[in-house]
Amino acid sequence: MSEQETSVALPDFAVGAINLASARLGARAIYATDQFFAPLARMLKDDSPVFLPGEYDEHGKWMDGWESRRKRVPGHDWAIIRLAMPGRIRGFDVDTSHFTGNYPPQCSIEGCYMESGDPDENADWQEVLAKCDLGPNSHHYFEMDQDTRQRVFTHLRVHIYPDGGIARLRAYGSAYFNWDKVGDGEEVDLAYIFGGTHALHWSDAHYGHPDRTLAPGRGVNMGDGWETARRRGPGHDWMILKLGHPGIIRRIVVDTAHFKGNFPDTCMLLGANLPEQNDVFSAEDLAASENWEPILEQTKLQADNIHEFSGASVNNIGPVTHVRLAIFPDGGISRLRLYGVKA
Ligand SMILES: NC(=O)NC(NC(N)=O)C(=O)[O-]
Repeated sequence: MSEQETSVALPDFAVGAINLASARLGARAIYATDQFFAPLARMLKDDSPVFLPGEYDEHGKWMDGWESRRKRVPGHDWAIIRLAMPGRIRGFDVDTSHFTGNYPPQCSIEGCYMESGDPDENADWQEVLAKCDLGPNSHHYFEMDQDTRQRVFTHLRVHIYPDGGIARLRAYGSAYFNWDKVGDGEEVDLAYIFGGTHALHWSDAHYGHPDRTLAPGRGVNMGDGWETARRRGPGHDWMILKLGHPGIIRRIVVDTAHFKGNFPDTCMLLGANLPEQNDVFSAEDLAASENWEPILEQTKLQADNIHEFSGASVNNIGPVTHVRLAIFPDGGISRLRLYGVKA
């Protein structure tokens, strides 16, 4: 999620969700009937859309999103995107920020599931958002019903009627991963976002959302991580993750890549086995649980460095469903990997 999104009040359905249409996580533009003014890929960017008053290109006004030309024939425009990972969708943000005279008056969205590859003419598209009204320069939040929330999708087809531009499409939901494919005793990253792990609560995420620490690969810059504001009072910052599957953690990687003057002085990892808990319990309830046990004791960190912990430095507390990464007193973490076996 973008820096602005960590401070913008998101709807309830987006809290604790990930953006399955995130380019940073791997979502890709596949096809558009027309993208004359602005390419489809811009609609998937993670950062908040901008407006550059004096910026024009050979097609017209430079716009930060997907924008088709003015349609002079019957019909409407549509586009296909591949989600970053198979997932279940709780709701959308159809964001027309900065599209004031060229936004589409209406849109609708379909979804489909492909075991592999991208949709062809035989794809089984299912409507997930019926035709709805859009306005200028606004976030439009649409929550899915319970039935739609259960379905797993790999691709979306976005219809705009009849033409125009959308700055960003966010598809808030959770990753779907078939844990049956993971062998007993097979070492996996239990924190990986594609495996369904996501942040439930955090003390502060002023400069970067905690889920960024779970993304694939190494951080591309300091913005590609979890970073808190400077803590001016007592205490320390923390984030709580719900693992995609219960597991036993055996090896930990804490990566402070790009954090050179703002890495945490120390960190600590705790785990808890709370199978009865779900995503909606409060941070207070969770923090109050006596089930938290240290997996990694409070440990010194260094700037811009990959820290690996294994063997005796990693306490085997048995299966955990949730982990809590505490950083002292504040700062930024680029990636967190929790290697172990599924319980
Ligand atoms: N001023 C505009 O934005 N005009 C056109 N759009 C772009 N991007 O130039 C249009 O016709 O919608």
